[in-house]
Amino acid sequence: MHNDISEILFTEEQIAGRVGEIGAAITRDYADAADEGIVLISVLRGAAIFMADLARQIDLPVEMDYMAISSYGNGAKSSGVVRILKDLSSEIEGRHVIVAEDILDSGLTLTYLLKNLSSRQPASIAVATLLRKKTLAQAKIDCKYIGFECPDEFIVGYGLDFAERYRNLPYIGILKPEIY
Ligand SMILES: O=P(O)(O)OC[C@H]1O[C@H](OP(=O)(O)OP(=O)(O)O)[C@H](O)[C@@H]1O
Ligand SMILES: Nc1nc2[nH]cnc2c(=O)[nH]1
Ligand SMILES: [Mg+2]
Repeated sequence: MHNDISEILFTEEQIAGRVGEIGAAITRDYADAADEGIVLISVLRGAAIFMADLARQIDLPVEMDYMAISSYGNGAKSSGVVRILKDLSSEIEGRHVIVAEDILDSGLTLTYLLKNLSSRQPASIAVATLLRKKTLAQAKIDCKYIGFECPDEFIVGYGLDFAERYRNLPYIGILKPEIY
C-alpha cells in the first residue's frame, strides 16, 4: 500500500467486481434502447478510468464522449464554482445518455451537469457513479447506478486525485490527513 494512504476502502478486485455488475445491469436495462443510441459521458478527469472499465462491461453498442468540468482545482474542498473546460464533441438530442462519475460528494458537479445536459433534449439521462458519499446535499440527486457508498473522508485512487496525484492507484483509499 502507498505510504500516503491510511486505509484501503475498495481493492482492485472489489472495484472490478462492482463495475462488472453495473455493466451487466446497464446491458439489461438498455437492451431495447439501442435504436436511439446510448452515449456514455464521462466527466474528466477523475471518471475517465471508471468509464473506460465500465464501457467494456456493457454488451451493447455505446458511444463515448467527454466533458471537462472542474470545481476542486488542486485542493481537497470544492470551490463552489463549476466551470466547463471542455464540451461534448457530439450532439445528444434524442440519445440515451448515461453519465459516468467517479464520486458524488457535495453534488455540485452533477447538479450542474444534469441541468446542462437535460437542456439538450436527450431521450433519457441516467447517472452511474462509482462512489457516493452519504451527505445531505447530494441526497436529492437521483443515481440509477451506485458502485459503493463511502465514508465522508478525502479519498484517492482509481481516477481520484489530490493535486493530480494518486489517480493511477489501482485501489481506492483514504488519504492521510497530514498530506492535504
Ligand atoms: O459532488 P462534488 O462535490 O461536486 O464532487 C465530485 C467531483 O469532484 C471531482 O472532480 P474535480 O472537480 O476534482 O476534477 P477532476 O475529476 O479533474 O479531479 C470528482 O471527479 C467529481 O467530478
Ligand atoms: N480525490 C477526491 N476528489 C473528490 N472530489 C469530491 N470528493 C472527493 C474526494 O473525496 N476525493
Ligand atoms: Mg479532483
